[in-house]
Amino acid sequence: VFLSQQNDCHVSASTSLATEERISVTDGIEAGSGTCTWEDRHTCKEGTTYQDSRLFSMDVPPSVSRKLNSKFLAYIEPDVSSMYNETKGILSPIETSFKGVFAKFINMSPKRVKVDWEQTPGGMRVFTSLLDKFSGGGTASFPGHRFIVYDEQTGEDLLTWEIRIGNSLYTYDPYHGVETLAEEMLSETDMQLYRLQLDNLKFNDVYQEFTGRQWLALYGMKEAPRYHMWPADFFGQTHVIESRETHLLELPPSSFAKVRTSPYGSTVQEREKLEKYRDPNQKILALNMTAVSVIPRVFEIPNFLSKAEVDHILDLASGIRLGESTTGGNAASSTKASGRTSRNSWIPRTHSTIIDSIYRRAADLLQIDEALLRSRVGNETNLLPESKVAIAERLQLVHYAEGQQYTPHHDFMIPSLSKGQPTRFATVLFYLNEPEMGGETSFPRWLNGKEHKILQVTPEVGKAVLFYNQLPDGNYDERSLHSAKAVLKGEKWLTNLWVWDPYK
Ligand SMILES: O=C(O)CCC(=O)C(=O)O
Ligand SMILES: [Fe+2]
Repeated sequence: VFLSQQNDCHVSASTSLATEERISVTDGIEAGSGTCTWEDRHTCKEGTTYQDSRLFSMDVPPSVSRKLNSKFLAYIEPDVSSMYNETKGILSPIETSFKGVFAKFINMSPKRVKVDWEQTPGGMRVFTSLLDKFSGGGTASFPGHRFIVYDEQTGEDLLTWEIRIGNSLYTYDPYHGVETLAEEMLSETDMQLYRLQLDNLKFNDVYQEFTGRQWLALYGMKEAPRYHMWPADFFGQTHVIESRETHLLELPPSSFAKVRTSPYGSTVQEREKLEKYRDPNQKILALNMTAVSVIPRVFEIPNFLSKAEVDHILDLASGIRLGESTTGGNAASSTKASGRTSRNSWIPRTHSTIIDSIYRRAADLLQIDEALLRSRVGNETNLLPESKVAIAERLQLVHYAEGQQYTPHHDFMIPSLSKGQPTRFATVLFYLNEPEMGGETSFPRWLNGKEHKILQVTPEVGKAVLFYNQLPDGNYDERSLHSAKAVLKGEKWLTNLWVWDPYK
């Protein structure tokens, strides 16, 4: 049966976050009455919805929640033994020797400040972020790294942060958390922003105590992801995903393959024309997705793209001039990527019916309505009333020559104070070739119970990798840190898709 988003009970209405107590934390997992499991999602009792099994109800004291909800569904990492289907307590969590952290910078002053990375004490300074008043920013960093905060206008140095193991939160607060002091100095609107950040830090204390992780998002503004997240309960867990977008076996003539589709997706006629190039032996495409990591959630999907589809993208690549890669980011933090030596370009979904078809298959993979991955007309779907803009980016096409790499980074960014706090939610990588040596995608902060090595995923033609940059509770996943290892021999071609939450 083709899984369609509209009919499924797993579509989580997480907009009313934690308004009711649905789960209680006892010794183990006690599913609340309003929930059903992923396996039973098609037969959920009336009035129940699928909810991630790792969400637990956390009390937020009134001093922190102010007028917001006093209940929060927090993500708790599974026990490592359960990641191997072993009895609880047999294995203990192993961290790799990689000590990099995400450093979130928080400006709790009414001035715009800049942040420089100081390469050596007193030495070269490299600009990293511009922080608006009462706003955040951030970057992947290492313990011992030093960052200098300075006044944007006067250039006066204000503070130095030294990154410490296990700490991701770095604040510049001229009022030292004393509300009465801030009240004397700030206007009423600025005071509201100051309180927002102050409450967020207090929320972090509660969250960290409850989950063992720091809260990198913004409490009261960032809610749980509204889109489906596949469970990864144990290594090797598989999900079979069915898609009507079967493999193209043969490439249509280039005149046809070049026809652009509209921003609203391909037409029925355009799609019909593609049918005769598809694999006649596939009625439905069954994609086998396997969990290769539980923390963070990383999945491999072999043969996601057919050879013909890979060729279509590579053909395209030969006609595009790739530019020097930059890291994405909000205007405030966008810089030329120092850790990134690859070259890249962008392919819009409208490029061809074939690319449109790949987006539809990706929508099935993610269990997100394909209409959300493009512009929409009228009320085509009621899932995202706030916006008609695609939640997916154009495909990023990346080329790594021998020696090139992309050092460890996160795909999420700290949003400005904008409503809904949109940022990247899921990343799907598609490998287009196989370097002779090197070029693996690595996850150096994964947690497991058996090995000290970092997780490495080897490129294979047509294979896709899905990972989430956010946790089921809306926090950013620090452990989604990843890198492209240097290509040691040969070259590497990759394309990837980024999907945002809650909108872009
Ligand atoms: O090339 C890879 O394996 C990963 C690429 C990546 O992480 C990115 O482009 O953000
Ligand atoms: Fe990335």
